[in-house]
Amino acid sequence: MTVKDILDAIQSKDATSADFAALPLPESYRAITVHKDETEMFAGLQTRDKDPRKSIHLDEVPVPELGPGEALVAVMASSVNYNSVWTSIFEPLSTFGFLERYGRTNELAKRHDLPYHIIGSDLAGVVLRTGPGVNAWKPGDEVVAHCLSVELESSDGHNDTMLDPEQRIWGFETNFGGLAEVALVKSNQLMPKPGHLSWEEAAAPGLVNSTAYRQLVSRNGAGMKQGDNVLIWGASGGLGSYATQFALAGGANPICVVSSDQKADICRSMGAEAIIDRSAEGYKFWKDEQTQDPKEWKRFGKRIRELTGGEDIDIVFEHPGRETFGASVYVTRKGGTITTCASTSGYMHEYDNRYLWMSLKRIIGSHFANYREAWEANRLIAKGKIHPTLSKVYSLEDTGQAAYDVHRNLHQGKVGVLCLAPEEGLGVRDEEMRAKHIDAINRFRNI
Ligand SMILES: C/C=C/C(=O)SCCNC(=O)CCNC(=O)[C@H](O)C(C)(C)COP(=O)(O)OP(=O)(O)OC[C@H]1O[C@@H](n2cnc3c(N)ncnc32)[C@H](O)[C@@H]1OP(=O)(O)O
Ligand SMILES: NC(=O)C1=CN([C@@H]2O[C@H](COP(=O)(O)OP(=O)(O)OC[C@H]3O[C@@H](n4cnc5c(N)ncnc54)[C@H](OP(=O)(O)O)[C@@H]3O)[C@@H](O)[C@H]2O)C=CC1
Repeated sequence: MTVKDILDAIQSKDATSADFAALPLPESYRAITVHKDETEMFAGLQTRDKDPRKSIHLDEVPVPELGPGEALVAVMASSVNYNSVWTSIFEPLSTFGFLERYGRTNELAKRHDLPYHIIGSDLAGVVLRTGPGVNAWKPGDEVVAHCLSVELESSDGHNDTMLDPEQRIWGFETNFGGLAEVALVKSNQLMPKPGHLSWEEAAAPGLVNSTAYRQLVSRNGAGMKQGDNVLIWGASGGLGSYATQFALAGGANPICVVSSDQKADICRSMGAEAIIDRSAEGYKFWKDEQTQDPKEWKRFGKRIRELTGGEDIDIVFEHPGRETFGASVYVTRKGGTITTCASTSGYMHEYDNRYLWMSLKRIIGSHFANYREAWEANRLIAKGKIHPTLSKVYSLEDTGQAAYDVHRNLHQGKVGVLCLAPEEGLGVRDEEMRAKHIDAINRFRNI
């Protein structure tokens, strides 16, 4: 039995759940990995010069043992997230430390502590096997998976599963991720694949869409409301392209920050009107490595007021971090919210606290999404309210190049990866709904 037989079953129109259940599992499969004995390979290099093409490997690996409450999924497509970039450059720390720590928690978790890390935190595919105790899913189900892995044994996480002390991001802090032909997930990560999307389109939104949903829309994040002015950094990027859609769909007013004409055009085509090209306008929030320039914060704030008719920002959707955080705090209105989920340009932030406390602003830390938020974010995709922002699609072999593109900010929206899917465009089950949304689905393609 090989993965080829699995693919044949998926592509045959008449394979039943029983047929999938009867398929023997392959012994091994192809997976994108980083290697534990290479974690020092970029020592001494600047972040920018660490090249994911050198650390990312395509290996043949054994199929992991399936545990209770888990599922093995045949992965048709996945996508590149920035967390895979972090893993591949071993920053801010090597993810093997996470696997070792997880491995120490119990016998079954030991499976994750291996000399290779199979990365990737998105997938669209077909359930192959479910472990004991799984009733909601069966072999043959077409699914996407969100990336929240929790144990739920502590009451800390019972109200909001992101607060579980054993909260991990699948494919980043666990092994057996989605950039592979087969993946191992907890069955409660599974959600129905939206029928109007191809495999690669369905695999694109998961992580970033759920994160943007919690960070911006959910009451656990900024709790955006109609009419809010929302400043969105990287508005055509992975997170930003969903934040922009949520702002527009929710009756808010996105102020989109991008770094090129082309990206400005993409934001316009999504329906945004207020756009700031940070490259063309040349903002330099830092005079040097240690000193910020409040005059530049003010120039940025003035530009925002021009675009909003004199209003300031209700919510900043933050993720660039050190480079922009001082400006983000400054341009927020009295009582407004800065919600942050990342620090791409550096995690030691500096801002003038007088502008925070005197103007009663709030900073909210946000990370991925709880089970329910991830489900609701996927539901919005399935209903055609929010659309994938897939631009380019790579083969599994070229994942290193795909991660390089994301690391060097050469991409738009989301970058997809075909795993078992032999070509793009497969897996669509609802052509009628697709036809209704085809322009929005293709908005980011091949640009
Ligand atoms: C969905 C996608 C998301 C993304 O893309 S996010 C971007 C990518 N992710 C990242 O960049 C994050 C990577 N992760 C990290 O950098 C680290 O992961 C953290 C900095 C978040 C945490 O580091 P750690 O080493 O796990 O935590 P500690 O708190 O520094 O060390 C743990 C030890 O410190 C003890 N401790 C914790 N809190 C306290 C306290 N308040 N007072 C005293 N001790 C404390 C613990 O118990 C434990 O101890 P013991 O090592 O002995 O087990
Ligand atoms: N905590 C969580 O749950 C999550 C955290 N993340 C983290 O969020 C960050 C962004 O992820 P994602 O959106 O997928 O990445 P992308 O690279 O797809 O998009 C980020 C965008 O931010 C803009 N940007 C990058 N650097 C700067 C800078 N120095 N100043 C201003 N703008 C900048 C760029 O847009 P432009 O050049 O057009 O301005 C870029 O396109 C990553 O660090 C990632 O790890 C992501 C998802 C979930």
